[in-house]
Amino acid sequence: MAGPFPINFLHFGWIDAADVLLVTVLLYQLYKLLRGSVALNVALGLVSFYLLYLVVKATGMELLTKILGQFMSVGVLASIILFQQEIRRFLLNVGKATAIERMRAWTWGRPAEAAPLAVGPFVEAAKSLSNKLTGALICFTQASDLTPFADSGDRLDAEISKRLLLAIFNKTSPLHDGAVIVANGRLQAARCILPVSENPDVPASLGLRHRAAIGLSEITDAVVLVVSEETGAMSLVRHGEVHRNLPTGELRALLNEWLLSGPEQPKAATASSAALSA
Ligand SMILES: Nc1ncnc2c1ncn2[C@@H]1O[C@H](COP(=O)(O)OP(=O)(O)OP(=O)(O)O)[C@@H](O)[C@H]1O
Repeated sequence: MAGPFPINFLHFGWIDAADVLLVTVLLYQLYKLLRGSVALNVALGLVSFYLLYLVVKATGMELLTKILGQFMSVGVLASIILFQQEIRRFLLNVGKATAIERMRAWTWGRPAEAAPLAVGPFVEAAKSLSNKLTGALICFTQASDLTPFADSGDRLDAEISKRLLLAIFNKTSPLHDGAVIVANGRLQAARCILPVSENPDVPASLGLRHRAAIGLSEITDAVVLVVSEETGAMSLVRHGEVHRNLPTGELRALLNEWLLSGPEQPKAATASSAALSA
């Protein structure tokens, strides 16, 4: 059966068009996932090897074809090992932050019905922790489900209060290490482990705490509040962008704006907040 675009000896049907489209979408998603990380360079290296293999094979260089062929045959396995983290992130994205989740939210778990989160206790606690140079990491759930990260820590399911936040992040508290996750208007869990960003553009001045906040915001739409233990600086992280050294008023305003507006794309950083690259 002739397809919609018959090119002499080629039959390019609708299925082929869909095939090409899906591969394009898949490659784009892959690029988005790897962008900014060292894994992108590794992937480009592997693609270069594959292209070289195709050229060598086409020109009929038998010995080199055999050697590169051996390399290619273990390529899939090697890629799985090399890209372990990226594959995990990809699958997590597919399962947790795709249209399926949005559909679920629209059908039986509509977040719009939840009361807006009062940011006061978080801002007040952050200010107090900042004054005492006590580090903190607080993740606000948006559309992406943060349950897998909450499961890595200790479940709380506690009412939100400034005093409880101060108690958790107190340096002598057994819960102070790791992140607190907020979901459904409750402190869902503490001591949670977040994925650390591998973006080489993250300034060296930012420690692991900030890298963990960036890492989570790269693979989910969570908003993350960070208080630096070194400088006491309060920052907000969303979509992989850090808005650093926020004064209390701006922290409150941005939190209110982002948590009320939901999982939208970020607006440009405001004048006093420096984005990651600044
Ligand atoms: N992957 C992670 N997930 C959750 N929390 C983390 C993670 N990595 C680090 N942290 C938190 O950050 C704390 C220590 O990180 P680090 O010593 O690099 O911070 P820091 O030097 O104070 O840097 P920053 O300026 O980012 O606060 C840990 O005690 C832990 O609470």
